Amino acid sequence: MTISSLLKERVRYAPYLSKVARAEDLLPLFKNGQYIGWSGFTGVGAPKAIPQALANHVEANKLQSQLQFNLFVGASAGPEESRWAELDMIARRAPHQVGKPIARAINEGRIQFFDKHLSMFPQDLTYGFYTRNRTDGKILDYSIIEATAIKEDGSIVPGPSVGGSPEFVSVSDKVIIEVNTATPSFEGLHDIDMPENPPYRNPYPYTSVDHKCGVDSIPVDPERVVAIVESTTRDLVPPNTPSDDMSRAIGRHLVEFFENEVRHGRLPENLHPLQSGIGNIANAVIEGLSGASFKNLTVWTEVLQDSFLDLFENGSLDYATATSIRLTESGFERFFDNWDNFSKKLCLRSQVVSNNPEMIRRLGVIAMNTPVEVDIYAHANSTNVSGSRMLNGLGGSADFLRNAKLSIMHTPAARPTKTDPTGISTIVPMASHVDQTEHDLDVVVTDQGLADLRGLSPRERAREIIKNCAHPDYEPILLDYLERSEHYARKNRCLHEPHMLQNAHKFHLNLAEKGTMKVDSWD
Ligand SMILES: CC(=O)SCCNC(=O)CCNC(=O)[C@H](O)C(C)(C)COP(=O)(O)OP(=O)(O)OC[C@H]1O[C@@H](n2cnc3c(N)ncnc32)[C@H](O)[C@@H]1OP(=O)(O)O
Repeated sequence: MTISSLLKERVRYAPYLSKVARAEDLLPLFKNGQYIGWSGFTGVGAPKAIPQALANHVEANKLQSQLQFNLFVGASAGPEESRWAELDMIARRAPHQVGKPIARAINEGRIQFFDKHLSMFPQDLTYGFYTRNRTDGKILDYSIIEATAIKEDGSIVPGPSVGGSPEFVSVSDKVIIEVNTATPSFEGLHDIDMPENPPYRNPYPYTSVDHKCGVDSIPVDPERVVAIVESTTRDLVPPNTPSDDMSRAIGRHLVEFFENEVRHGRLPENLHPLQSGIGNIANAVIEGLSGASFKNLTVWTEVLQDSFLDLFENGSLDYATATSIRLTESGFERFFDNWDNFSKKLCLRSQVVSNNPEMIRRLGVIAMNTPVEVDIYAHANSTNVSGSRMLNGLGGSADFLRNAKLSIMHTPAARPTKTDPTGISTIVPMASHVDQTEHDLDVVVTDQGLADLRGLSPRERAREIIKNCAHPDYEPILLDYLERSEHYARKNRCLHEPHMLQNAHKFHLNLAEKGTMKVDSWD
């Protein structure tokens, strides 16, 4: 087949040119029940051509739920995985996904989804934990990895994310590389550590965010590469919701908190390396920081969103490292227009390193993530609405929040329902599902204010959270719950973390029955 000049330019290992194929030609390789790894993390850097060709094939031949895969991606992939979900092509999925079709399929029980800390997922896969029922000794049948270039030794230069690709490649029977010629090459931006298994694993040597010690591409045995496919579709990240009064208020409270920490000598003037989670709130909080007076900031995180570009551009951010740069179309344009500047200040690592607990603790990272809800004692739910409905997954939130120097959760105090503009309180009596525990969180912040929980007992914490963070519509209801719980607990000598178990989830029950968490009475 004819090979485009762009593809020839990007593939610098000549033997691969004889393996160039069209995505459609590879369809016979894929069989029902296979275990597949995709590159990609938070919607960028995932393969596109082969997943689309497979989806077209399933749709055209009405193979829905007959051609299904066990699909592993470092975190969420792009719109292709939504299409796979709609066509019932995913039997099993881990560890983090985003998009209504895939969440719907999980919540309808059509996809067996499991959630694992992002730092642990790739290594557990390499241990064979998730494929222990296979009888052929294989782990992954195929990895489909998007590259933006191939080096002279056949190694893969990823695009805007590294994610779990190094581990996927290392345990894949066969590898297919999609070379994306529509996106500029990201060569020079990566610092990759290849997997090393315990008990003789060396410590990651990084002692600052800009420290680089890995390789700049993913090594692969060329014998295992069965095809090279040109991909001409760019990543498409939807625009972020602009910040509003609510998210700006959260940002303001956090900036005040950081300034106070600096004044008291608990943080240096340039703070500590920052981690910021995914989503609209996280994006807006970083936007808030860009308006503050902090200089020489550094970032050790998993995902960089558009707002980090502002920090770079106004000179407050010295260096950022992540496993993914999830930029919108205009963000990528800004990024490539200033490539010379940004590329010196940025490095992409694998997710086992960006989310590594030892690194997060060593660097004293300040972690900031958005929960679904937090309870009065500071247990947080990041994943399951009303204890059952999966949103996106745990992601790296617990990797960071368990190990950070300062563990912060930021959230609106209330969210709207169809019938009540403040129908959901994000502060609840008892979390309906727990991802982060009271032992992990230092600070909870909402648009209403900030609760500094360090060193407080559970009952002190509860008052701090209710007083500072709860929406005024819920503050009296939560205080009433706490006081009644204390009353019962005092009698029964269980005052450490008092609850009325029969009412602990009454907010959630009320929401299901009446469309609001505003409980009228506890009896
Ligand atoms: C890849 C990574 O791991 S990044 C590192 C951090 N990762 C995580 O923290 C993973 C878990 N967190 C998340 O998935 C997100 O932060 C979320 C979903 C909790 C919040 O996301 P945001 O974009 O900031 O908030 P947003 O207000 O847009 O909420 C997203 C959706 O969740 C829904 N949601 C959030 N909280 C609740 C709640 N308490 N009850 C009902 N629905 C809720 C919202 O209604 C919204 O639904 P919609 O898309 O249908 O409108």
